[in-house]
Amino acid sequence: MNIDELENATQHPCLIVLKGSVADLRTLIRLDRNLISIGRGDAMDIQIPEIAVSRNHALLQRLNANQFLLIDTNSSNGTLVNNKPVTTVLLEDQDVIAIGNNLFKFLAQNNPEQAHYQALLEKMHLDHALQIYNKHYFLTKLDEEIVNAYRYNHFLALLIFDADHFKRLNDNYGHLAGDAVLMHIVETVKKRIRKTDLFCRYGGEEFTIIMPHTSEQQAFVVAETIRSLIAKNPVEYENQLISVTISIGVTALNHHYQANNLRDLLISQADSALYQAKQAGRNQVIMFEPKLETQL
Ligand SMILES: Nc1nc2c(ncn2[C@@H]2O[C@H](COP(=O)(O)OP(=O)(O)OP(=O)(O)O)[C@@H](O)[C@H]2O)c(=O)[nH]1
Repeated sequence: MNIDELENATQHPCLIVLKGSVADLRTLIRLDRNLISIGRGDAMDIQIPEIAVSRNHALLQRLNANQFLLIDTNSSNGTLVNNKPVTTVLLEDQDVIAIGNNLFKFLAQNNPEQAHYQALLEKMHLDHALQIYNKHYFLTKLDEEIVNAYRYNHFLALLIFDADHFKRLNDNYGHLAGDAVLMHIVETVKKRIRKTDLFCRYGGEEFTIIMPHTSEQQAFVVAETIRSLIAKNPVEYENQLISVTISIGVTALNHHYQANNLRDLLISQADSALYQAKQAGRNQVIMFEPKLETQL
């Protein structure tokens, strides 16, 4: 879900995750499709990794823009709505659905509570100073995108970049100038990436971009464009022009890898490439190559 999707979230009924294994993943789940499957299985739309939940537990079927049927698909432990076991039920605004140890609240299209949850969600996921996603959301989404890329055999690229000599820049021009430079970097990047890319602040002056459906070669081209735009466009701050450059590490998911923690692997690969870019003199893009690991 990107920021635009979050803004549109009130136009659909939704499920609020009140409690459970998916709570950390997506607090507000938009019901914007005709059929939405719920269960433990890998291919489920709402996947609940919990043993008390059947692989194929339940189904939400849209009847019209604001009405959904909840159908229990012969689950082992059943589905409850407002504490009563159900097989098929027409959901009403504010109904509470229990599946395994998870509780969801169904909110109809125009329920004002949606805006409240949406605001909470934005707070949880955004870096307030720069108005891009924060590290917590980055880690959550990277896990999710890796699962999607594997399931549908899609490309997935990851960029990590960092402002060069930023300590010196702060020392020379002051922290407020440094903040303005970070905002300039963010604005430049936002104009060059796709809506489906996920741009996050990883920490301080370090950023990440998750690029679904993007090969490492394509990601390299985007990274190079961003690097060059930032290098060529100094920031105007209080009648001074401040030049800044960035170094970028690029990597992509290798579908042959079976590592347990692919998320950490991808991050460490992009980090190694970024480190190489710094070592090689900064203001450059380096693509991760396995042999880089042995040089570190
Ligand atoms: N102005 C400003 N500075 C920040 C912010 N976040 C981190 N910094 C500063 O960024 C600097 C990062 O310094 P280092 O990690 O030493 O890296 P660097 O000076 O950029 O050097 P290289 O990364 O090796 O090119 C530190 O001085 C931080 O205080 C921020 O939000 N605003």
